[in-house]
Amino acid sequence: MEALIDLQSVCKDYYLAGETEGIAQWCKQLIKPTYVPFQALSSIDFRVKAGAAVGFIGPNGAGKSSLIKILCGIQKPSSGTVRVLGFDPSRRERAFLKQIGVVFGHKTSLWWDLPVKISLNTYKEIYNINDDDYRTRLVELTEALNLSKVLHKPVRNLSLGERVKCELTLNLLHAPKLIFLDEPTVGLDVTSKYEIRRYLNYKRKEDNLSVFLTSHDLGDIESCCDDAIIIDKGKIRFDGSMRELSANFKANIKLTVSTQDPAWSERGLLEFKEIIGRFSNISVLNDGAHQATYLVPKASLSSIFEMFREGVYDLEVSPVDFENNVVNLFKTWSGE
Ligand SMILES: Nc1ncnc2c1ncn2[C@@H]1O[C@H](COP(=O)(O)OP(=O)(O)OP(=O)(O)O)[C@@H](O)[C@H]1O
Repeated sequence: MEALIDLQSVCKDYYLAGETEGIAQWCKQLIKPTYVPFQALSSIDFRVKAGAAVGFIGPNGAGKSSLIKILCGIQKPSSGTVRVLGFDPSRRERAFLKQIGVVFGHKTSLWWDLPVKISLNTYKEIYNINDDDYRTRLVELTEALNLSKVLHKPVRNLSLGERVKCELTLNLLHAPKLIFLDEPTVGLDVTSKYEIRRYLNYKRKEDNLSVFLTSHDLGDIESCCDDAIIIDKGKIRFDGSMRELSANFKANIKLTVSTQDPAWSERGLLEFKEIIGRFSNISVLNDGAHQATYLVPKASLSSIFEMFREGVYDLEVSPVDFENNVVNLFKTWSGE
């Protein structure tokens, strides 16, 4: 069976104007510009199957938006082959565009000065959605995302959360097979995030909607995705299931340290921090004056316990949450 998304050796180079120093160089650059290539994506390979929900994770500047733009045909790769739903996205064929939805959390496709409903009605015509489907889907989306009071307001008057939910509505009205979401919940309150996550999960179950989601809020990925792809500096570092990723993380635990004697608290903790600083494989999660938290490989735990006097410190061991594990991965890679 053909994969929903199939990428082979995809690279993306951007060309940046050469740096100039002084007015002479600046004038020269103006007349005869020179460009320096910068590789944002380096030989990306992966496949995604139909019905999957993939969380695309990476630090700032890792290449996530560049890849999403390639996948939905907004920009072309410099080399490599891209197939999405069997199409070459860069050709922007109508049959391809009718099967995808694209939401960029910090951009809008809605008409800024007009009521939301006008944009939705226009999309209905563009996508040739029949009256019954349009009505049914709109009622469902409006109820699920709590939008009944906002459809008649001009977009410029909407709150951020309302706008993003309207954006999602717009991109689901034509019942796409695959939706790309680039930072859909950035700046949203917990309720709006919850509504979006819940609706995406519902659509996955109900209509086998495939989801390709990038978010710095790892709660979105944990709530909606079965698979994860991690990218760093334009290279894929992990491609597998969320279960495999979490299994990798089980090798670490969280160690919370405080001193038992409040009078000695700060000095005692400083002593602890100084000693634990000698372990190279331990990351600091929280460096408080009265309590510190570390991410520690389980294998190092016993040597840590041996080094500290019993009865002086409170050492609490607990599982590390997903977000702290991912932060730790990024930290490790940034040091490579
Ligand atoms: N049009 C462009 N011209 C030059 N460089 C670009 C262009 N677009 C992106 N880049 C660079 O490519 C790299 C990847 O950018 P991209 O926007 O894909 O990252 P990202 O992972 O989406 O980051 P963020 O999480 O901050 O949104 C960055 O270093 C960025 O500066």
